Amino acid sequence: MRVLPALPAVAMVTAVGRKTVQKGRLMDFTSTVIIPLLFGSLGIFAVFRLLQWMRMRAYLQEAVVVVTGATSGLGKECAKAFHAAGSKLVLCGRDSEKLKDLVQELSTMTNHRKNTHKPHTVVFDLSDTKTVLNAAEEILKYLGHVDILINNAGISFRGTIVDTGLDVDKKVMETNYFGPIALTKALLPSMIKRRQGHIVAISSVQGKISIPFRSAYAASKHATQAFFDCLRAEVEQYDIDVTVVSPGYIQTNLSLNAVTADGSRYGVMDKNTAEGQTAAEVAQVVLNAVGQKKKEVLVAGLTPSLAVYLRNIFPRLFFTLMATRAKKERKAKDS
Ligand SMILES: NC(=O)C1=CN([C@@H]2O[C@H](COP(=O)(O)OP(=O)(O)OC[C@H]3O[C@@H](n4cnc5c(N)ncnc54)[C@H](OP(=O)(O)O)[C@@H]3O)[C@@H](O)[C@H]2O)C=CC1
Ligand SMILES: CCCCCCCCCCCCCCCC(=O)OCC(=O)COP(=O)(O)O
Repeated sequence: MRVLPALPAVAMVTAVGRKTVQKGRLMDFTSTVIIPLLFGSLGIFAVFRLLQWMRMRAYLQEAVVVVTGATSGLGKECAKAFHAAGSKLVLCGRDSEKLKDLVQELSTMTNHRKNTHKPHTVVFDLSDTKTVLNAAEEILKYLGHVDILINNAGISFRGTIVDTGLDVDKKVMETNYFGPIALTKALLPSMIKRRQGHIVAISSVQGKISIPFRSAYAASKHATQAFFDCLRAEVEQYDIDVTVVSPGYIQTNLSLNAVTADGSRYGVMDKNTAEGQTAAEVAQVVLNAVGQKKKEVLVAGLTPSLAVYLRNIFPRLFFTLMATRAKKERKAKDS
């Protein structure tokens, strides 16, 4: 009976002992299983990333890369990024003087660890299908094949649908959609024959959502997204990759060069464009996306990214926001 009062104390000591044993076992388990597993996984991940990086570098080094719209903005920065990675560039544009200046600029970019190449230049207008086809022929004749085609060139648009002539819609579609798909189709058979190639389409957040007063531009970018999504599915069987890049605002001349309802140049540097990401940053994303053979990338700030989700998850709310935006912009213009 005297033992009874001592029981809780014994139980407590036993529980403490059991807890200590459990804690000890847990520590043993942590030090013998969890920590090695964690470090092992981190090590494997680091090796995997390193191998991925090395494979990407090898892929870009010596690759024949065609960049359209290389005379300015994102195209120019892509040219610099791929040149620095050791790719053999074909720089495309409408202005041969600007292309020559770029070749000169690239020649001053030295990379002691990389073998860099003097780019080839091709002058053509994407809105003229004949010149596009001639350019593709010239590229294949001169370089034999194309590894990576970056369909970057494009123009934007500002205007109300009701005031815009069909010729303006056609001009934007010719430049942003028919030109790039003509070039792609012209180079595709040679890629299929080699069972190797990578086609990149620089689309836009506006290939996923439509905002008011950008009808022709948003339509051309939606068409781009759709075409290259179809292409990706069709050419995977030939080991050809397709990457669609959808940037938000980038600090380039895009808004300055935009066409308006009557076909004239908009000539305004928009606030959103001026405050966007730098073209060099986006070019680096393009380079990595190509190196990692990504199927698509959205490169945008928080609001445009949220807008894409909102459009898909709560379309009615998105449409209301766009209608409000349209009314506000119209009022601001009228006043
Ligand atoms: N800036 C932005 O905010 C965003 C841009 N984008 C996309 O990025 C891409 C590059 O535009 P960005 O660098 O911003 O704009 P820029 O105006 O700086 O560059 C556009 C390039 O396209 C070329 N181009 C235009 N029309 C034609 C044509 N008919 N034939 C051949 N080349 C042509 C221009 O050549 P030229 O020098 O002769 O005019 C120029 O090199 C475009 O597809 C654009 O839609 C996507 C999302 C956002
Ligand atoms: C839950 C909160 C949701 C917040 C979302 C609200 C929606 C607000 C609308 C935002 C519109 C973003 C548009 C982005 C457009 C864009 O990034 O376009 C890139 C371009 O191609 C630029 O070309 P442009 O000629 O239009 O300058």
